[in-house]
Amino acid sequence: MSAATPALGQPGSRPDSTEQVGTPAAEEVVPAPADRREPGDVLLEVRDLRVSIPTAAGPVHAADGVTLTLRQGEVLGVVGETGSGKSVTCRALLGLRPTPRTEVSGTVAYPGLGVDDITGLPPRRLRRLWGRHVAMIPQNPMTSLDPVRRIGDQVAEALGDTVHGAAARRERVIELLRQVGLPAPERRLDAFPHQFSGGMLQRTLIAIAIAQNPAMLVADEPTTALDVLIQDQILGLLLSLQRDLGTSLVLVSHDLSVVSQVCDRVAVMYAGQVVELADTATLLSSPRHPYTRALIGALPGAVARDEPLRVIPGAPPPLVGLGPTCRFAARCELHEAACDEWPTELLPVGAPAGSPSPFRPALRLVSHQSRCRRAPDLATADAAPPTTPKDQGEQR
Ligand SMILES: Nc1ncnc2c1ncn2[C@@H]1O[C@H](COP(=O)(O)OP(=O)(O)OP(=O)(O)O)[C@@H](O)[C@H]1O
Repeated sequence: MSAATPALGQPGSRPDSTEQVGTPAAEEVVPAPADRREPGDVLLEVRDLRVSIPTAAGPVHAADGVTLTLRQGEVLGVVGETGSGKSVTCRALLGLRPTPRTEVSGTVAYPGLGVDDITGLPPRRLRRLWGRHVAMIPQNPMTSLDPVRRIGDQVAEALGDTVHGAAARRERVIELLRQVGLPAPERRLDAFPHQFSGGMLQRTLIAIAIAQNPAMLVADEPTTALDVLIQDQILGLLLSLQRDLGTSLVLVSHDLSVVSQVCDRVAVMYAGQVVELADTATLLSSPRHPYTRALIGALPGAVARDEPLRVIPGAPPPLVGLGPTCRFAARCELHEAACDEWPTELLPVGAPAGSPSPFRPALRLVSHQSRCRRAPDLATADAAPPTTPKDQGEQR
């Protein structure tokens, strides 16, 4: 987002990549009221999402056939190395595209809100969804607020028409700022962004995102720009708000240890594709894609204290002109010649569809899925999980 761009979630927000082309869909975005949410119902359904960004080197396929669902009240982690397509994919969930000429296909629908496919909708229609029903917490709090407008005004704008009357709006802004842990919020209303620390700015952006109690929050690396101590506080805040408000959360991170501590399910992305999708405990204890195994092996807890951290050798391929076969092949320990003939597809492995979440029994989860041809061969015992989310319930 640019320096003068309000965070997505405000009715008037215009993030730098929201300008869209395409034919407006016939239907209006008229979501159902938030109080009709039922925990465990499908909120978001993404089918074969493809996002191609035209560049001089050819179209960059930043999302290439992404299919996933998000339940009401669920926390889904999206994890992968830099450039794997996490941000582009997650922004597409809100109808955002990186450039006006970017092509988007597939469907992104919100059955839980009564909203059909949003991929063809222009910003003026998407704006009815933003803030009220879905909101985004951006990567960099330092550049996401308008530097010349007071904090109180920016949070008040995010209320839209949900609160009427100057006094009531002021009260609600104070309440929101208190809810996100800003000390003495009544004294902060007249402050400008440059008077806030990074952590305070991120708290403000979270207040803006939750102002209308949306059904879904997308948090794109919400702690990356902050120092380590503050990172934990912000993550803890996000999760306690998610739990208290019953919001669904998509948490984007390159850090599997962060994601594995707080998410119900994890989608692992590699080179524009989801290569593995599973509930967190299953993913950590029996990963069925060699890339996931490599990510787990690279976690700090996977090696003894005096050993150097493991890295995944090689680098992801550029996302231009890739074929249908495995994109991880060049870096894969288990690669064999037959993999080069096998078009990959995200297929069920392991537990049957509908396994209950170990952390939230109300959530019926889709099956464990992997794109690896050798998924059935990956012995569970090979992958000793370096961390377990056993304390997840208490942490949240
Ligand atoms: N505006 C753009 N123009 C051209 N290519 C782009 C643009 N935005 C993103 N890309 C490309 O799309 C691919 C996916 O980018 P994306 O930002 O989604 O990755 P990511 O996994 O979120 O990475 P990071 O963790 O670094 O944010 C990358 O190859 C990136 O270079």
